[in-house]
Amino acid sequence: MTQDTNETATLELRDISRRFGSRNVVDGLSLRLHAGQVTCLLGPSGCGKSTTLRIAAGVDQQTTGHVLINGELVSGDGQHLPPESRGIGLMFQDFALFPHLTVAKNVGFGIARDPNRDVRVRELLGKVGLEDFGDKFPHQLSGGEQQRVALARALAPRPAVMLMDEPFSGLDNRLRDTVRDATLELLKSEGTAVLMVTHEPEEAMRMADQIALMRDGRIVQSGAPYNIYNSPVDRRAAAFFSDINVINGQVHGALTRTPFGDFLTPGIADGKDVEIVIRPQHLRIDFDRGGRGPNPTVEEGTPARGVVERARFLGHQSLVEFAMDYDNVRLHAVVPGVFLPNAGTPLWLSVRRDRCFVFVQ
Ligand SMILES: Nc1ncnc2c1ncn2[C@@H]1O[C@H](COP(=O)(O)OP(=O)(O)OP(=O)(O)O)[C@@H](O)[C@H]1O
Repeated sequence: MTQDTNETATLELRDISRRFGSRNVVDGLSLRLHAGQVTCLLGPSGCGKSTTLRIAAGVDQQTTGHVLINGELVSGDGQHLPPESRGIGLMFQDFALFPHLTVAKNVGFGIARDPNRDVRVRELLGKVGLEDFGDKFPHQLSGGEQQRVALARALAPRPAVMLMDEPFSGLDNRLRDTVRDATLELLKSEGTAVLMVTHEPEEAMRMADQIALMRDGRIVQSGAPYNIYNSPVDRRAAAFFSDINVINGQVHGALTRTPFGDFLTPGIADGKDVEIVIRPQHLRIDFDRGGRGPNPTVEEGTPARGVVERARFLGHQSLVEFAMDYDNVRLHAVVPGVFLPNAGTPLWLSVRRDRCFVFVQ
């Protein structure tokens, strides 16, 4: 976590489990959210993200554990406040607006008795770039505009916590990036604590201050996107964010042999099998000069020779697949721009040691 854990969290999930039948679909999950911070629950389908969000919202109830908002218990120990009494905003994939109400009335719906309602509605419509849309009806709006109205409506009562489940998945790709950016800007300007569910790593990296990576009902790693991407806890965490290369090896005397020379693998017992994981974009390609490659360096170890098996053009980058000279290892590299060597071309690969992850199997 990036924040001081002594500070009262805006939303705290404390050791939450949710059992369906004999299975814990959420299993001892704890999470703390702070004002102005966007946390993404990220993970594969079925890992328990939506169930966690529903428990935070109060539309589902945990089997064990506690939910606190601003330090106050809202669910647990026999208590269970309904969603409307929790001071939360909700936004789901299906963000249905009221079709018979104008945009302004939709946004003002949750603050009907607020004397400053009209000012607040105007302020929010301005913030989502729809100041002239107040008198329109939902069916006169595009999908992206409707999404922005739904966001304004959810934020109108100034909820301490905003809970969002795949809020952009109904939008087409072209719209999604702009709507995401506008949403993020608005959430930040309102200072709300946000918990957002997504199964898309790129979306989480784009939106989150903190990513909580889930698997089988548990958070396996949480932290800033940069840290999660660059220091994954295991091979599966690394593979969730990009395609990866895996080199299998065995530790002998604190060293593991690889195509790139011996890797220092201290602290791992002799004879242990390890996986060395390299992201394809971290492999550097050099030309073969009469059977020789670049010189070894401390940073990168020994370059490894391989022969191109296949090269594919992917638009803004190319994917080159290699059969390495070493031990039938196959590696693939992603290089920016158009670089499409012919099959059979010998080339040299290097990788910075600090870009490689070593995991005990
Ligand atoms: N009411 C229920 N009764 C029984 N099983 C349920 C119920 N709700 C969810 N589940 C199961 O719990 C697991 C977690 O579901 P959940 O919707 O939380 O996953 P998710 O990570 O949000 O997945 P997705 O990204 O596909 O929405 C799934 O296997 C699902 O089938």
